[in-house]
Amino acid sequence: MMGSSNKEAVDASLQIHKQIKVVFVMGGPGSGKGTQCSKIVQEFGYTHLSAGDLLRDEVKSGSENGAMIHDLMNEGKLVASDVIVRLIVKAIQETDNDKFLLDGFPRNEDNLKAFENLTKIEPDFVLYLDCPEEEMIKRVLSRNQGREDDNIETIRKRFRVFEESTLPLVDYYASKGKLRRVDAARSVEEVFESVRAIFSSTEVRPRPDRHCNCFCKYSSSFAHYEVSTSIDFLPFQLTSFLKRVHV
Ligand SMILES: Nc1ncnc2c1ncn2[C@@H]1O[C@H](COP(=O)(O)OP(=O)(O)O)[C@@H](O)[C@H]1O
Ligand SMILES: Nc1ccn([C@H]2C[C@H](O)[C@@H](COP(=O)(O)OP(=O)(O)O)O2)c(=O)n1
Repeated sequence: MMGSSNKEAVDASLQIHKQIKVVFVMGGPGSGKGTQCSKIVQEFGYTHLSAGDLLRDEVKSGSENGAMIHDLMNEGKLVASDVIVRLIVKAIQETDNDKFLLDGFPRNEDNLKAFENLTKIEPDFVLYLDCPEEEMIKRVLSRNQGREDDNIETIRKRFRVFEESTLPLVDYYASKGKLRRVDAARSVEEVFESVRAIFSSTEVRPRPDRHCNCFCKYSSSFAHYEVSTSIDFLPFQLTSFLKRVHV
């Protein structure tokens, strides 16, 4: 009895009481998830939540789960879903923002189910950084962040987990039309050009530029916002309106 009321109290404390937008950022180890996320944060104002960093912080904090998380990560294995989901939800609750990049999450179907069950949140879309394994290995071995799991033996294990558990989720989102795949084998700037185009096409943000001036002149409802998307993606009526006013 005592146990069950405690559990309910914990679950209630993990509810998210705000409207938020979530983008999952997926890709193998070293595909450039963290690198691209920092650039997305700078340009589009998201909060970046790295699943790996949340777990590493939990280990450093000396919490009761710390030793278990440390051992699993060093073996290249995944931590139980409820552990990582609770850390993510707590970070969302503690952050005063309404848009989040979840980097390195979900890693498997169980991660996804645990997140959906608790939060009822669906990602707006999924960014997938697609990179050949040999390039990822090269990058991880030279990233020098002092990570104990960045050794060739553990890296190989992490790749197998990625192929077996994470790639099926990538396919799942592709089948739902939610996957935005980017060729991540190019330079950081080239990759970000593709990433920027994807985020720009989904953003409505205040920006006084030439589109906005035009909207201000012809329609008060567009006075403060630019729909940052290519004209080709706009609904037909708006497209013909824009063509008429020579945008
Ligand atoms: N497009 C790129 N080309 C070359 N090196 C890259 C590129 N993107 C990231 N890196 C480097 O590769 C390493 C792994 O990148 P990181 O962002 O940490 O990957 P992930 O978060 O996917 O594990 C880092 O040292 C980073 O500076
Ligand atoms: N959802 C997650 C995300 C990461 N982990 C663990 C297992 C991963 O090998 C490590 C490191 O993940 P991180 O995203 O920081 O690093 P890589 O993308 O593998 O370079 O964390 C997990 O168990 N569950």
